[in-house]
Amino acid sequence: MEVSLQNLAKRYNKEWIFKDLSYDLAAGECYALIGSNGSGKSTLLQIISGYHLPSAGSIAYMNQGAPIAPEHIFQHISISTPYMELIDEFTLREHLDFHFKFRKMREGYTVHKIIESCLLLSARDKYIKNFSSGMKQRLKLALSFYTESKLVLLDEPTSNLDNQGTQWYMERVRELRKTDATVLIASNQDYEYEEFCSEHIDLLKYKN
Ligand SMILES: Nc1ncnc2c1ncn2[C@@H]1O[C@H](COP(=O)(O)OP(=O)(O)OP(=O)(O)O)[C@@H](O)[C@H]1O
Repeated sequence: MEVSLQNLAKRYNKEWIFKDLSYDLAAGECYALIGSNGSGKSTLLQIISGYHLPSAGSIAYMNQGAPIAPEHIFQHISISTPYMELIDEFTLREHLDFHFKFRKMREGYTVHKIIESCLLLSARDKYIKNFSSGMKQRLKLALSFYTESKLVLLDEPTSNLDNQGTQWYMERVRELRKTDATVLIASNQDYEYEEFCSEHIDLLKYKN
């Protein structure tokens, strides 16, 4: 998916978080969204995902140059962010079953394979409310990695992950880079993106 950010701006109360942000994301490319704490990385990802509205500007989503209708955009986007709530009342297996009633799974996977891949097999019947923060993070990432999406938005992807979880993340992004998905990684940690992203979008450039 190509995404064109056109003069985007976001203001909370009287504070402009970023202004006049224009940028074209190409299909199949991987971008790092960088900037210090509070620079607006999470806010921008949530605007691109359609969860928040910008205060000014617009976003065009295209597939090989043809505009994607607004009502279809959500079927093409996955986001993993600390702001996202999981459903506490579900077990892991129920959560995945529920999610994949609405979204298509990447080819070649099953719920069992996904649980195995993110090393949560022993927690498959555990309630999400009893998950540790790292286990929740693995699930959020798994939902993004294994859902058929043309645009994958990853916010602070390795927060709360242990070394094994971080290696799993790196391997999944390597796999994702072989697909035609456009990937945007919002991060303060170089290792989360430097292997994958040749282009960096620095939000501090759009502060004033
Ligand atoms: N709902 C809100 N109401 C008011 N201000 C908000 C709201 N959400 C975010 N902000 C402000 O917007 C700014 C950007 O926040 P955001 O979480 O997008 O930054 P970030 O770059 O992701 O930060 P970090 O690196 O710490 O995760 C911050 O100053 C934050 O206080």
